[in-house]
Amino acid sequence: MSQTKAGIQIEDLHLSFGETKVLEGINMVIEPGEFFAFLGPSGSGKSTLLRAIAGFGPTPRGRILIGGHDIASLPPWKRNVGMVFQSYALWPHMSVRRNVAFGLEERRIPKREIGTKVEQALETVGLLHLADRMPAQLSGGQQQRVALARTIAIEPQVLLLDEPLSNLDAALRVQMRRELLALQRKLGLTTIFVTHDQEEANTTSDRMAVLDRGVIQQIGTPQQLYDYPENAFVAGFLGTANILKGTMQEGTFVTEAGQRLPTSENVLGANRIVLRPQNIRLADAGADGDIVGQVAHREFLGSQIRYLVDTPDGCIVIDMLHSFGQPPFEPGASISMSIDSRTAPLLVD
Ligand SMILES: Nc1ncnc2c1ncn2[C@@H]1O[C@H](COP(=O)(O)OP(=O)(O)OP(=O)(O)O)[C@@H](O)[C@H]1O
Repeated sequence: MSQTKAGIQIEDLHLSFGETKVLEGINMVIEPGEFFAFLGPSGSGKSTLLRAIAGFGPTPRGRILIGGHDIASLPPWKRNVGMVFQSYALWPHMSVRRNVAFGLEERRIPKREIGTKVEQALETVGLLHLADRMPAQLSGGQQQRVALARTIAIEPQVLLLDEPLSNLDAALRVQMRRELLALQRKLGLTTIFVTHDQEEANTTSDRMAVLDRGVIQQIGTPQQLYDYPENAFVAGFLGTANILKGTMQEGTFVTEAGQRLPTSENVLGANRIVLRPQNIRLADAGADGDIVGQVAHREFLGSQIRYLVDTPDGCIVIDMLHSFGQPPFEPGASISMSIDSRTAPLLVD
């Protein structure tokens, strides 16, 4: 396959359905060959943004450039993008081979080239041996691979994936996301993956954009977003976060209940601190700690134990690695908690 890598630039994009604003002031640069995820809750505008890149839906305001060319005025079939949908959208009455050939025929590719391109695409997704089956004779994962083969056969510059794994069961989803990433790496195709599943975004993407209510909240690598969230939404959406309110006083974060927490940064105007459950250490009451509390609830999760602890600043979730044979803290126990200041980012609302 001979796709050329192309980056994507989106500049000040706004989109409305009638009076309803769905996307506001979207700016981003996706590098050539990057695996990029749009992550956000249901209704945040991920699919609308992906569809706007593909050329579907209402015409947005702003610019969309692929490989440096403004494609905003081009119809979908001239944009050189390939899109895979959640539903796969295979033709049920056509064989796998015919399904993959269909898009090439529509693009008026010479007949003698179609056979080779179809076989190459099916070979790439490991399905050449099933070329003559009908879609109904395939598993969900295999149908998804046919949908992928059909898309890469047209040799797009950009691959757009709209929740492509959500119809698969949990185990297959994990396997398919690895396959998808391996395929993307092999082809080097600039790829955007829409998902509301943070684990899926974390495990596949080089970088991601977190959206909420049509606005980009933050862009970065999965680790950057987890370790250095810029606001409470990103902190809470990526994993579990205890977010305590308070103020900075002489280089220390003082919570609303007056507990003093160490910080490694002195952010002007910071009024929240993010404590990840695994970054809080628990000890018996009386030990030197930053917060005091009482165990309200305990859940044994196997590799770790999750505690819900009542503190003067409300309930805090803490995860401790389970060490073999070690008795856990009992509900009702008074405990002290200490925080490694390097792991507690500050937020400004
Ligand atoms: N055709 C439409 N007409 C009117 N409003 C729409 C239309 N399509 C989407 N919307 C609205 O636009 C907003 C964004 O929808 P979108 O499908 O992009 O969200 P999403 O983040 O992809 O959500 P999901 O994960 O549920 O697919 C929602 O509030 C939705 O109701």
